[in-house]
Amino acid sequence: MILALYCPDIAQNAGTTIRTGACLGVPVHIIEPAGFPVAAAAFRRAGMDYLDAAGFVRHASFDAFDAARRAEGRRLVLFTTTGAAAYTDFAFAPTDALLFGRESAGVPEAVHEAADARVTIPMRPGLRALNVAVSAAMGLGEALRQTGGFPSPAPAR
Ligand SMILES: C[S@@+](CC[C@H](N)C(=O)[O-])C[C@H]1O[C@@H](n2cnc3c(N)ncnc32)[C@H](O)[C@@H]1O
Repeated sequence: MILALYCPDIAQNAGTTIRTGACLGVPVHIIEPAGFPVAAAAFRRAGMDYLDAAGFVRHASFDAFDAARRAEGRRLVLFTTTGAAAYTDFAFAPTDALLFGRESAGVPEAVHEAADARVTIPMRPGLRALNVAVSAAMGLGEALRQTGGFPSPAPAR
């Protein structure tokens, strides 16, 4: 399982997602351009003390990311607010790439179409969207639950 953020706008959301990935053993891929400096040093300066535990991968473009995930045989599962099946009804695979859109605009139509599957987190009517880091945590939690992918917990003391 990998997580990917499409051209994220807000460093704090990317940092929160990288921390989630580090804690759960899931690499986070950042598709650039982003709305902030993506170099590891910039995250470190912002107090991302989990960075060294994170599998943090940068891609210069969506095409570069898409080629890499295809070469690794990963399905692309897009989380979107529009016209898709509930994520809890989708059967995730351990090798899936979970893709989340940018805060300001989601993903462009071409990326929507490049996805192998599109899923949504059902919300109450009339509300726009969840925060991207929250939706990534919810999506990853369900995908790991289904695939038995959570790390083994530390032994009880
Ligand atoms: C703040 S939302 C983007 C809102 C943007 N204005 C749009 O129209 O897509 C950022 C990303 O979080 C994810 N997201 C937020 N709410 C979601 C939901 N209810 N279901 C699935 N994904 C969601 C999607 O990946 C989305 O692209």
